[in-house]
Amino acid sequence: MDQSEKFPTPAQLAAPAALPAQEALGWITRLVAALELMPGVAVCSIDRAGVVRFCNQACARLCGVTPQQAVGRRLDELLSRGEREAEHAALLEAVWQTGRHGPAGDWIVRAADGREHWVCSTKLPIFQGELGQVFCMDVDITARKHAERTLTLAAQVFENSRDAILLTDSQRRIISVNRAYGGITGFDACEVLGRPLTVSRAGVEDETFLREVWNQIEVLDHWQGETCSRRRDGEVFPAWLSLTAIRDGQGQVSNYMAILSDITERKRSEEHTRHLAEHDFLTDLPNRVLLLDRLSLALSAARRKGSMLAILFLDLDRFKPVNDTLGHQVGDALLREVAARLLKCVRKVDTVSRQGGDEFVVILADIGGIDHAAHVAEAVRQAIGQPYRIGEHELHISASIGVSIFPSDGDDIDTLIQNADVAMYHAKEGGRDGFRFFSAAMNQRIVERATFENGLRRALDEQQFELVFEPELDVRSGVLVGAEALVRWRHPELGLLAPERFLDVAEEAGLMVPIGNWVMREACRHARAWHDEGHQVGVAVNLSPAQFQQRDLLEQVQAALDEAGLEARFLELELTEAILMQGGAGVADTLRGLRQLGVRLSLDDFGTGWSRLGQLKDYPIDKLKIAQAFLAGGFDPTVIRTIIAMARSMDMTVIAEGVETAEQLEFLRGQGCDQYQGYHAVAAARASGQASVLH
Ligand SMILES: Nc1nc2c(ncn2[C@@H]2O[C@H](COP(=O)(O)OP(=O)(O)OP(=O)(O)O)[C@@H](O)[C@H]2O)c(=O)[nH]1
Repeated sequence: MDQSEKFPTPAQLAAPAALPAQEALGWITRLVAALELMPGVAVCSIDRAGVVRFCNQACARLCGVTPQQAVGRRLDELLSRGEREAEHAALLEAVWQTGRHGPAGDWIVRAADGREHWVCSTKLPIFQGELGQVFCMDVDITARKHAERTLTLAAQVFENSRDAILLTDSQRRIISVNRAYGGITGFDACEVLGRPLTVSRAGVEDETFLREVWNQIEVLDHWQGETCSRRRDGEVFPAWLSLTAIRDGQGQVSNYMAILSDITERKRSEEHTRHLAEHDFLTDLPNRVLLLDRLSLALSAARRKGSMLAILFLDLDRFKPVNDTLGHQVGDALLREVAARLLKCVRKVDTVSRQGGDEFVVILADIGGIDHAAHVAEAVRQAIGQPYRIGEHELHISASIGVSIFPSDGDDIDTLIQNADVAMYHAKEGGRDGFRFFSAAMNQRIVERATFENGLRRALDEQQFELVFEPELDVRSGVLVGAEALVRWRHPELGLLAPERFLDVAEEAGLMVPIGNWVMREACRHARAWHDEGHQVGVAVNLSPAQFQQRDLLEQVQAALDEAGLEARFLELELTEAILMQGGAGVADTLRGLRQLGVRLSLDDFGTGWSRLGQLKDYPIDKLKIAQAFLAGGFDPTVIRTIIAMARSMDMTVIAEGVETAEQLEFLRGQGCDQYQGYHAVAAARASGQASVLH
């Protein structure tokens, strides 16, 4: 390019001596023509009086007029600068005074039509020999200013947000966190920058959940939901997380933004509100709303499992007089104490609720049978019946309880509650302080059962139990070597009852231990009496699993021996396979303890259920009793032969139970069986006169 064609610098254009006037004018003309083409730059020139001499399209647009309308008017009329008008005038004056171009600066200008723009302005003095005009050049920077403002605002929002905000790169690595993040989690930014963004539920990362979250973000660019987050000190807190994918101009994810709100307080307050809505204010028990909800769940579960459930409808008896005589406050305290006692009578899976007033409803979920419901109803009745100390008052109150059973008394919530209510009224009519089942037949059974159980409880005190002794004879010599003690209950109305009639009830009523201990003491006493009469005969008693588990079993056995003055080797404890099958060190220790006392141990009913024969040798068992089923129940020579051989190999005594015939005895003798028991033994003992020993 020719040197003369080179565009002059602004300094050359502005300095009077730099270019001859004619040349300067030429360049200015070309410059103006060029500026006309630049839509973004508003250019006008003004003379010393501030009147516009030249105005390009962009400048006219900025002023809201046409170039023709602009020329001849004062610039400060066309574009006002508000409060900075004087500042602008001073700047312009300085240009005129010094002949130097003014500094670039940002201004807000308002056009005649009221529109406002941000402009970046410079002033260029133009010399045509002498200083003739000032070119004003304004670049519209409104959009940039807005962008800057938006950015500043965004940064302020980011920094001042009360929610934690995290930004990640496209690989989900954290690149920025705001101040609230530190406040909420306790982590410093430097501890998390560069780390991957994690999303977890219930404090643990769940792969399936994570996949679902990121899949949704991939499709919708957004996911939000409840999660759990962990603070620096390890505390897990509930959080609301909002995740957004940020895409670049090409539509590729460039960043992710996570907004994390700590919702601990909200949750707490929601929980509190829900608790208030679902609980009784006085007792804090579930109210009717929650009861119906729980009942509906319990019913669904019972239908699914085919199990039973019971509803106990309880109303206090003559509660009104408590209020009337001692005041509502005492009444309230009594209701609270009743609630506490009710809770103690049920399991965790059950629900105790207060319906209002002095009415309570209990759901017994998944009961094994109506006996269970009857037991709880009785336990509740007794618990409520205990005296209350409220302030200086000692109070007594009772309750009437109605029981309905799913499925027999109804298939839906309303029917079951209504029927329990009806049963409760029957209990009131029946004299209060009691419980009634809705169904008459059930009620009859329960009454009978309860009477039987109460009788059994009294039987011990009233000495209604008796022992009978079944002789154990030596197979070879026919000599009486021992006797098994068997318990009978002489029921005042039903006569002499065999154990099968009452042991199940005793077990449910928790009476096995006292009855078993009575049998042991009584058997020892009898054996001692035989010895005193010159008959060295041992006695065997059955040990129930409940007895075996009692903590002071060894003391009980020793006490029975001491009381009777019986040598330990004459007492034999018959264990069931069920006891040994509980296994574990506890069983072996107890057996060893018993052995150390000197008593003998036998395994009853052998051959019917032992599944771990191998373990038998680990236990100090002296004697195997071949189950009656293999003799009286259907003679099975193979099994008998095997058991005898096994007992021999383990150096144990073997006795056959239920021997009924001379042929069976002959067979046992042939197999080397040591002892026998059963009708045939009883007959032989009688015939030989030995039976009289066992009185
Ligand atoms: N203290 C107290 N009393 C209440 C509350 N809600 C209801 N009551 C009273 O509880 C009593 C309920 O009495 P009832 O069950 O109708 O009668 P009752 O005296 O218990 O007689 P029976 O049920 O027939 O044995 C009424 O006196 C009610 O005013 C409460 O929140 N606090």
